[in-house]
Amino acid sequence: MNLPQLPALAEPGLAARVQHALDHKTKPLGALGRIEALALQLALIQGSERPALRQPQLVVYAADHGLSRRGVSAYPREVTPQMVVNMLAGGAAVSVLARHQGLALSIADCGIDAPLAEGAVDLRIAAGTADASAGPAMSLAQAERALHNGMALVERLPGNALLLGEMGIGNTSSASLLMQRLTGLPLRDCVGRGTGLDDAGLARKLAVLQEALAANTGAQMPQEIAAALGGFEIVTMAGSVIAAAAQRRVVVVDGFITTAAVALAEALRPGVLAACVFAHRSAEGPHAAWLRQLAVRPLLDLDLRLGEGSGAALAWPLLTAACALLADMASFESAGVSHRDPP
Ligand SMILES: Cc1cc2ncn([C@H]3O[C@H](COP(=O)(O)O)[C@@H](O)[C@H]3O)c2cc1C
Ligand SMILES: O=C(O)c1cccnc1
Repeated sequence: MNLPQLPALAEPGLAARVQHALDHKTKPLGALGRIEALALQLALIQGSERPALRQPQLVVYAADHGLSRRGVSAYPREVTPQMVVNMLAGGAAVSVLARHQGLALSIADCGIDAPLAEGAVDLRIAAGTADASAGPAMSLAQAERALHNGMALVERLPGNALLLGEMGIGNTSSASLLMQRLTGLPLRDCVGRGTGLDDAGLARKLAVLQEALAANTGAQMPQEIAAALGGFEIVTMAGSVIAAAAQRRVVVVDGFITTAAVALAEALRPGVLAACVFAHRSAEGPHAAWLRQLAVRPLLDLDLRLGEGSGAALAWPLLTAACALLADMASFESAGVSHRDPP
């Protein structure tokens, strides 16, 4: 499968020039804290001393999961198409937040077990994946198509920022399986309560996911792991992350499930992580450990456990603020404010 090359790293002087500009803004050295690091990251992603965000696109990647027939979620499978209709009608959390933040919202049907909803983008692979506890969730050819669909979708979208969202009952299970295989951590440390399983539900989920790992030991290469354990929405999203990073777009990562797509993309095309801003630490138990393993620090920690791209939308104003501060704040020189040069 042909994956695009990532852009060359920004020329070495750029980071130094941006840091110099930040250090000479009218504030105590470093006083804007992690917003300064964010401004620097955005500059490096865009290869520009004046990063600017245009026409941000929030995409909700939606699909159904064979595993959702095995009692791994607190909610029934039909909720996936029902929530997609709700998102398109403007009533879901992500619909409200996208409107509130001025984000263009698209819903991509990557393989929901219901007819295509009016207004959704048709990236359907099949009506839900197969049951991963009995073998691969999808064929290698399906995984390739999903990656291709995700890349092609980004090509068609305007702007230079992609905010990741998802909808798919059962997709915390797929994300947990991917986490186990991509990090090597024990499965129990990769599994959480998702939509709100009680203790008995969590034990059942863990047992089903153990079966899924045992049924897919043959999968070794990243693309095989994607096919064996992925959901259509997660693999499609991974394709979009790779294309976005290749085009120097900023990728805003939401919670646990979008982290799975980004980790998969990083396994397929090492280096994409540099283009990713992690919006928040989800309350889904294993998310914190996965973020640590990826050596990334999320912007927010609000006990969100919704998905949909809700955390990405909530973090968005921090990115635009970082660009505005870098572009518009006066320097000590221009404002005539006394200072000592940083050591
Ligand atoms: C009404 C409703 C709206 C949602 N919006 C996002 N999710 C989130 O919950 C699901 C993952 O959790 P699990 O693996 O436990 O099924 C995904 O659809 C995710 O986007 C929702 C879930 C529900 C029930
Ligand atoms: O963090 C997430 O993405 C998440 C957590 C629980 C349920 N749905 C999504």
